Amino acid sequence: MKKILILHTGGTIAMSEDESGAVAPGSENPLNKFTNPFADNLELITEDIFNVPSPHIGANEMLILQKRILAAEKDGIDGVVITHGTDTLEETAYFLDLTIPNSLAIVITGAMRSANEIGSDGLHNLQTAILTAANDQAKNQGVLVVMNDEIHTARYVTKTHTTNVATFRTPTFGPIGLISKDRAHFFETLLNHTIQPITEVVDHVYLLKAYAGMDPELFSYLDNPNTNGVVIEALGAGNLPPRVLPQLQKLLDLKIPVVLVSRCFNGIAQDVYAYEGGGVQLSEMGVIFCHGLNGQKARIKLLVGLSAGLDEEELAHFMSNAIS
Ligand SMILES: NC(=O)C[C@H](N)C(=O)O
Repeated sequence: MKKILILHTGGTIAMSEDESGAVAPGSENPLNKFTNPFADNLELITEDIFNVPSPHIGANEMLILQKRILAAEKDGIDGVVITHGTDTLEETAYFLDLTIPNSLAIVITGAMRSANEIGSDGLHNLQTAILTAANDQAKNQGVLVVMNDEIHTARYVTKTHTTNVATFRTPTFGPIGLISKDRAHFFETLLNHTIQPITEVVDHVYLLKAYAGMDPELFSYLDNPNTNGVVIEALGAGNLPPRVLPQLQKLLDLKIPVVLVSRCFNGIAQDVYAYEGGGVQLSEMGVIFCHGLNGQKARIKLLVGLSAGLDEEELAHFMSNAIS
């Protein structure tokens, strides 16, 4: 019989609505009402590792989860299901994806409606996440995100809607599988990538978003020896307003890695434009182009690369190669 470890971390899936419609964690976790529908085939082991909304989760909590999963693998667990708030779910999923070897199935899920709301999606998502984690094809796919009967990769999925149950989407590539009435179906496989087996995490890794007429003063806080790295969500194919270039140069002079992604929802940042502030100039200045990730995911990747102690060249390679 396969053993599936369920790690609850909190989020809307573990919350309820009061008479006024406000949603918050209660004295009892509603997920504890879940009874194993697959008792003939699967042993479920459940732990409340945290019970927090996902905006309270940061790299330290992600590292605790990573260590728990690595220990579970040694204990012969076949698959892990994590329940998590949806706001930062994609960041935790990608952190685990980058830091845990692929041998065991790891699936993260959550809910958009709390336990006592009409049409609550929590228990359904939990059940389908368990079905997915128990499927042999879930192994070697990296960490998976299962929500609303779709299977997405941690690498490319993102939360796209504030309230809709169909919020998790993979913009450029689409989901890699679906859940039907009683099973998970996979129709794509993921290219494997290098894992960074980190045991601690660095802090002071920042994310900035570019905008028309971006104010250079934003960079002045970053210009200090504590800053370990910066990701910028740049304009279009990967361009910045010329007025921020002197401040950007200061960060690069301090040898702070600066990684660029696009603020566009779809596509890949590239050094295409040769005008002032265009990608060609940014690339010549030493900005690292990160291909195909969104800003929050690129920040997690940079944090992992820095935590692994990669040197300048290794970090540039790690950040710029989509499958490294
Ligand atoms: N749907 C959710 O889970 C949102 C909630 N604010 C959280 O991330 O904890």
